[in-house]
Amino acid sequence: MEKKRVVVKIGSSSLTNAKGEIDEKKLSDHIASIAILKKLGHEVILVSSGAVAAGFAKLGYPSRPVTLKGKQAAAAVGQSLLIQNYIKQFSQFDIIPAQILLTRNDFSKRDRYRNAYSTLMELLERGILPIINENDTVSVEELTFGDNDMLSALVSGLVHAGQLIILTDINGLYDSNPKDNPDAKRYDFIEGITEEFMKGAEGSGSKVGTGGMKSKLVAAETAISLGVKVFIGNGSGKEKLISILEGHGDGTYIGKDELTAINNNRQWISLHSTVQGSLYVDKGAETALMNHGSSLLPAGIYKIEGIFEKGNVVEVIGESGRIGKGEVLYSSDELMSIIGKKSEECKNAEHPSRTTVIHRDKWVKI
Ligand SMILES: Nc1ncnc2c1ncn2[C@@H]1O[C@H](COP(=O)(O)OP(=O)(O)O)[C@@H](O)[C@H]1O
Ligand SMILES: N[C@@H](CCC(=O)OP(=O)(O)O)C(=O)O
Repeated sequence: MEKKRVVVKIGSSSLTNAKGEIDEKKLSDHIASIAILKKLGHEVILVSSGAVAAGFAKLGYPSRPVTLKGKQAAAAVGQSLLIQNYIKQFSQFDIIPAQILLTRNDFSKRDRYRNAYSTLMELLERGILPIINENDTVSVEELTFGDNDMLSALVSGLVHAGQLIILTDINGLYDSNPKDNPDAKRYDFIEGITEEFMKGAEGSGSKVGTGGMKSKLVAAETAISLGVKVFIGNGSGKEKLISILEGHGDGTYIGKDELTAINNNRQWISLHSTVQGSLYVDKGAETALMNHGSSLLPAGIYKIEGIFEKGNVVEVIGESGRIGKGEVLYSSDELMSIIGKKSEECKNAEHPSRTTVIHRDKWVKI
């Protein structure tokens, strides 16, 4: 079997019990199955939830806290307990875990995004098992990833994983919540996420998790858009993850085999960058960008808005509204003097050959 890079996301409900304790049996089952994948030569990154769920009881809360400070305090205790357990149990398989705690800011700042990528690559190259969670204790609510399902999708795109496996307390996506409807039917394979699937996943999740099935579908949609296939389900025993990679896992497979991976520049521009200005383009430029995969030249721009620097991300507005985003190769001041001009007229001492405003490799359609 071809060696794969796999991101495994484990939800709170698959690591802890409702009393707010780590479930050692559930944990050791996951650990044994990850150890098998690594032994077979696959690269694994683990995205582990469970910090709040494993910590709240130790702080005297009767159930998962709802206040921000309560969740942050519980996560501070629970995260250390989780890692302590991971280190202890993985050592039986000679696997060394590395803890990585991320916030939204770490993705939106370009240098941090690149650093996260390089660190993950270095860890994988050295056979270490990265264990990622959101940095709950410092995350401000509006700046979180939403939940760890989304974090795992973004990580799987960042590292160009071959497969994202979302392990949860249910064996896949059903047409309605099986906890409410005993006749609900499971989907074994779906090509992508539609309104119908979203509707069926509306019901809330477990007492210890956050987003329920809906947040997994939103995350799956993001992973697919980044070229990563997804599996949502469960299973037990040390063979469960390898069975999933072999195509007979207990759950739902999402995405066709021939997905296109998106380069990191495009991922960053599309999902994490902040727009600093707007470029208004004529019909010819719009067609060139949208239909011919061309770069944007000054001649097609008739108006600019905002103050931006070379290297910033701007949105592009066509006849029908916003059509995409890209990284500009000119500051707004420089651009002002060349918009609407033919490329020959734009070349000057400072830019003897460069006339491209947004290069096609740093452009994403919306
Ligand atoms: N259509 C559906 N198919 C499967 N599960 C669903 C559906 N709608 C809602 N759910 C619920 O989603 C839950 C899983 O979400 P959640 O508890 O957040 O998991 P985790 O803690 O693993 O992230 C399931 O236990 C189930 O009750
Ligand atoms: N960072 C939080 C994750 C919460 C979360 O997304 O939980 P889940 O829905 O179980 O994946 C924690 O570790 O408790």
